[in-house]
Amino acid sequence: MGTTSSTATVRLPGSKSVTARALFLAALADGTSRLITPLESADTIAFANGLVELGFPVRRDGDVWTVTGNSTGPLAGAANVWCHDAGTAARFLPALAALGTGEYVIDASEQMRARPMGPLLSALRALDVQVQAADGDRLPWRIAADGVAGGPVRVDAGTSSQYLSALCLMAPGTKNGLVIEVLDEVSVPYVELTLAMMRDFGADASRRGSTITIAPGGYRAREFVVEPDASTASYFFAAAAVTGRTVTVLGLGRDSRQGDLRFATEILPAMGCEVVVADDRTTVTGPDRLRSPGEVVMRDISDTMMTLAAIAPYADGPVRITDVGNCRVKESDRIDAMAVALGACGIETSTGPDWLEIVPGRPRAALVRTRADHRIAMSMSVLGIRTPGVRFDDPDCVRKTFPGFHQAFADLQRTWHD
Ligand SMILES: O=C(O)C1=C[C@@H](OP(=O)(O)O)[C@@H](O)[C@H](O)C1
Ligand SMILES: C=C(OP(=O)(O)O)C(=O)O
Repeated sequence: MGTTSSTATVRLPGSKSVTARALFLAALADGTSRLITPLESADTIAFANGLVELGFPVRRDGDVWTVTGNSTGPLAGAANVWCHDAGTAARFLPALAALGTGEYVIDASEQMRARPMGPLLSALRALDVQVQAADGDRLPWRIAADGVAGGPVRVDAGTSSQYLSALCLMAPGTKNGLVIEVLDEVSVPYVELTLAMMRDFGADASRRGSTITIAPGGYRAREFVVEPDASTASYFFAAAAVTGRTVTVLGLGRDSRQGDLRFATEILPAMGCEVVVADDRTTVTGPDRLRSPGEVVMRDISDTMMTLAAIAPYADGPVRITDVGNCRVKESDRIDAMAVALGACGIETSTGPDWLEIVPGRPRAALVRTRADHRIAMSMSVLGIRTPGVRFDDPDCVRKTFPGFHQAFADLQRTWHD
């Protein structure tokens, strides 16, 4: 971390979403791929271990992970894949397993078992994949796989884009490719990220309106550099926003493919922050007093909903966050979890099925219940910068995407106080 008294430069870990996709793409590419600066966290380790279980050699050696792939799918004839809390692993790995020949069990933690899987289950079954689900659509799943012929398929990605990304990622491993009709969609930038990375690994994938067409032919192995995580970066940008100080995040610049960078480039300027996006970095400087951005539609970037909610108490008017209904079916019911967390700090909120409104106030110290949701802990840590005494019942839940978060956040504040 570089220093003067009111500016800090931070280097953050790799993107969870890019790491998960790179692991999948490398697994379905003949040859050996090298992933540079991947994220090492509970989610991505679960993903990598899932690949190993499916028969793909993965070597994790510090900042370089090596994956030896196979363009026709899993090499193991049987596997027990444990996805832990990771939505990416739980939604993407069944699609990879379906391409193999054998019996694969996909299971996960109680938290992940509680999250919906229905639209992916329907799409896989429509592609003649034999899947037995334990409880309606929920994990664990038992897949009796025998390859996938492919063809047309429809998917409703209105509660999670991960179902759609999973189908896209598997498509080059099918015999005839896929023509996917998208019925509804949230988190659109994540699907754009999926298609862009598929092309990086040699796939022929195109989109026209609600139709995505992907040719068969597998992927090509390559070296791939993982950019820093833009959702993680939102906490560091938000720290600048609430303190009037400056934070530069390295490695996230003009060419970033992560939609969550829009938290810095679109939302924070509307709150009075000065934001400069350069080729290889983004810098945010907070104002003397944060402005309310009014109503903010966060359908496409809902992982940063909690970051905005946590800084909203310091704004000069109410902040209404809308179109985030799918936040209720993530690691926790995030609309409710944030309302309760802010309420514990004395901040007034109101909520609806897909919205949250925060009334500005003077937060007080409190014990925050994280509900084992990393983003509740990380976002409320931002509120805690100006409200000493905010504590967590489960601070280690940050291990899902950033095990070193509390240390890095403390280092940031120490830099400012030096
Ligand atoms: O594809 C991905 O890597 C992700 C998609 C998003 O999920 P939804 O599409 O369920 O909103 C996001 O919240 C999640 O953290 C990562
Ligand atoms: C929703 C999230 O994760 P996932 O769906 O990948 O488990 C997240 O990281 O905020």
